[in-house]
Amino acid sequence: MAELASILSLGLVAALSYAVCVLVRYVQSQCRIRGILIKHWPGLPDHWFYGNLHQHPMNNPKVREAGSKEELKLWREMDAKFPRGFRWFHGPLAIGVTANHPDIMRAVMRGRDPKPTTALSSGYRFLLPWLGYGLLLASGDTWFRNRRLITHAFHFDILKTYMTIYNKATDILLNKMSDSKCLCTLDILLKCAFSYESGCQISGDSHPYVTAVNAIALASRDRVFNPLLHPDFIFHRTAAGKTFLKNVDFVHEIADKVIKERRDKLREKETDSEPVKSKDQPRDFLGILLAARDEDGKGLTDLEIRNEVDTFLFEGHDTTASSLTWMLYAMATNPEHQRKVQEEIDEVMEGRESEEIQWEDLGKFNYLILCLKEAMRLYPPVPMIQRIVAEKDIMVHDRLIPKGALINMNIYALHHNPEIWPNCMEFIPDRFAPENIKNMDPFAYLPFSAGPRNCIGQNFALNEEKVILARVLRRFHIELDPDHKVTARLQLVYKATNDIKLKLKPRF
Ligand code: HEM
Repeated sequence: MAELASILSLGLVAALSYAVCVLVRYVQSQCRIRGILIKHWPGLPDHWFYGNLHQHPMNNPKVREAGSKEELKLWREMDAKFPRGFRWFHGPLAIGVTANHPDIMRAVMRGRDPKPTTALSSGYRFLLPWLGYGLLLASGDTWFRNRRLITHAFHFDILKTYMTIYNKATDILLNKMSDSKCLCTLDILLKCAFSYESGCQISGDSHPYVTAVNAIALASRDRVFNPLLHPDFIFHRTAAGKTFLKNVDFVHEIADKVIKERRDKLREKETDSEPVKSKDQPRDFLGILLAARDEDGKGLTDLEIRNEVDTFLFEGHDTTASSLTWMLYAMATNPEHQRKVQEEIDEVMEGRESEEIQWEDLGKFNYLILCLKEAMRLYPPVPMIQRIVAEKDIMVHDRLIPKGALINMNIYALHHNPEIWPNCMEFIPDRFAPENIKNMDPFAYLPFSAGPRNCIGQNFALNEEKVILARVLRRFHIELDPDHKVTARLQLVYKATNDIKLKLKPRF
């Protein structure tokens, strides 16, 4: 017995010594990276513990709660001071560079550097309990295999079949226009990706899935600003951490329910006397996930499927809702462009009895697309992403980013960099006219990111948005409610903190 106790205590001491060694080496490497970045990159003076977090307006919980344009102002000021990138530290152990210039974006996005899911202070790590290693957070061989298996779900032949769903969900939206913008995209995603009838647009804004996802996103973001909460063993013991985990469990339950219902349906079909023919298999995202097999005939495990379902539920609806919301805001604040978009829609729809948008119409909304692109430049739905330099040091503009550094790819700052975008605060859709994009750097405009880790759902999102926008703007003229102040918050997704209130005037 005494022997066992001494073996156990020896084991414990060895494990503790190992943990201390790992920590010391990690701290040493972060100090080295910090030294290199301070030498090579300009930036604001940093604090040894907070880094630059204390200079961030959202570090104030009250501002964070209320939403503010101060954060947007901060990034634009940094753009003006440091248009070719700057160092920015999220606390003591998240040492990195903020990319706001196409050359830095290109250097990083062309490579295969992973998302920083193991870095102590990275926002991506805070999302792991929710999204697991689904496509968004996976790296290396797992990502490569799953991306290949899933890409099939976004083939044109499959996207084409979703037109009826987009139109039907827009019918409900048009009838309830006052309160369900955001839920329309969730409704569409649940139907297209999982053939799941949630009725969420009918049940209204209080849909618990949306509430839980918002709470998870906010909790992950708040955590970024408090380095004391970065370690899981502390965060998960706080009240905020417990609520976070409860919400994650709830969201997982929804995903499990969606998967279980589909598996049950498939099983029912298999027990029918007729064998299941491939044409009977649902061609939606979930059907494709369940049927996917790699060269060795191996499918995805239950956990992998759940992670992908969670990733798509999140990536697929909130981003599109943000883009639609800000596009409507841009239309309301730029009535001359709204009128041009409406003239184009009227021309496409002339003489039609049905309000439905057809697949063949999607290529005809040229001005609408210019405006949508410009809206996603001014209000990028995903304002910030990150990578960790893992493969080799990166040199840009003769400045070094060493292995182990974080790169904050600040899409908001890139899209407002005055060196790249003259009059960056003005809504000028013609920037994207064919004669102008000829000369545009492909890494200057990145609402959907670029390179191998670009957005897999971008065509799905753009088709959906064209249908919704064309139908809404055909039916209504849109103005802002002058009594409502719009404030914004850059969280995982660019949000209007307290909604955008629009006045809708029927056009016919
Ligand atoms: C306007 C709408 C959308 C925008 C602006 C957007 C933007 C982005 C961005 C910037 C990324 C890169 C994220 C990173 O590097 O961390 C991304 C990745 C991703 N998006 Fe989207 N997205 C949109 C809609 C969608 C939709 C509708 C889906 C699915 C139906 C989707 C699924 C994904 C997935 C799975 C990834 C990870 C891809 C990978 O790493 O291989 N997105 N998206």
